[in-house]
Amino acid sequence: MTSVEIIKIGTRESPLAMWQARHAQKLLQEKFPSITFELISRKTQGDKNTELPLSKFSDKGVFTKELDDILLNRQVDCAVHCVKDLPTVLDSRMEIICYLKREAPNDCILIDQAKHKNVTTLSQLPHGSKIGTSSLRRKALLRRFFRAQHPQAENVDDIYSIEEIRGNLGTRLNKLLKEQLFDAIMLAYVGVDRLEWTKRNNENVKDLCVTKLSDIQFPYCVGQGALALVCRSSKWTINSSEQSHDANLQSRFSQLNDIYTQLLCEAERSLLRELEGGCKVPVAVRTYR
Ligand SMILES: NCc1[nH]cc(CCC(=O)O)c1CC(=O)O
Repeated sequence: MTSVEIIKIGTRESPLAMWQARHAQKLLQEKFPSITFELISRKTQGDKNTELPLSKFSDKGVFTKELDDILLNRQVDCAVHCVKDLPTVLDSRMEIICYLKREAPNDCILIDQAKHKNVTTLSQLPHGSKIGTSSLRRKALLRRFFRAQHPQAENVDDIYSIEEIRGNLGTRLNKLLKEQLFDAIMLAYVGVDRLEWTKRNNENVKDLCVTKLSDIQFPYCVGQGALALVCRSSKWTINSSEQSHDANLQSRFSQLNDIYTQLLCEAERSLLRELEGGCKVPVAVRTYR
């Protein structure tokens, strides 16, 4: 009897992370039909602590640490991450081996139309509106946008309030639609689309309006919209059978690499690395060839 080769893929447990991991799993399965690809999920620091603003976390890799651990102790063979969540300097024992084709990198604005009938854009939001985001970049861009809209205003914070919101996408959507804590929230379009909240006939989100923002007015976060497969670096393994096993895994994963996405993401990541930005500095990019 021939044994079936099994390759294990690590992922976070949030619905978006699971969608992304299944997406990678599907692409791998299509490319390598004789191998079985299994998903192994873990909660990360960023998932467990849903109160603290992201900019206040002390460690790097808020969304990656627990997955790094199971990759290094060989419980999984790779981990799927949003490029955006990866530190600009990885642990030297691992590397990005593959960038999956990038989707829309834009941000979007989510508006509860039960509360604001017919409002679809930021500029239509009434004065006094409360807008939720956890990102310093988005806060800065929102202020810039509102200042351009209200050149006569002394301080746009007197007109709109931009407030902290945390938690995974589902939690944030509940804060908008169920708890009605905000008039609008700002998120990455790609995540909202992957969870199918952009679908008009989706009963779960029937009062939700999703409007994609222009990347000229709202340049995006480094790596936004792209996924990466992170593997153990073959340089570090001492045991030669593990080393050749890992090299073999790498050569397979790298076949899914999208070179254009790699080019853009590496350019963006090297900028952030030079600025030593992480998520504590509001850096926004727009990258094209
Ligand atoms: N900040 C968390 C995070 N990390 C990646 C995404 C979305 C997917 C992506 O941008 O690739 C999100 C949610 C968001 O910013 O709305």
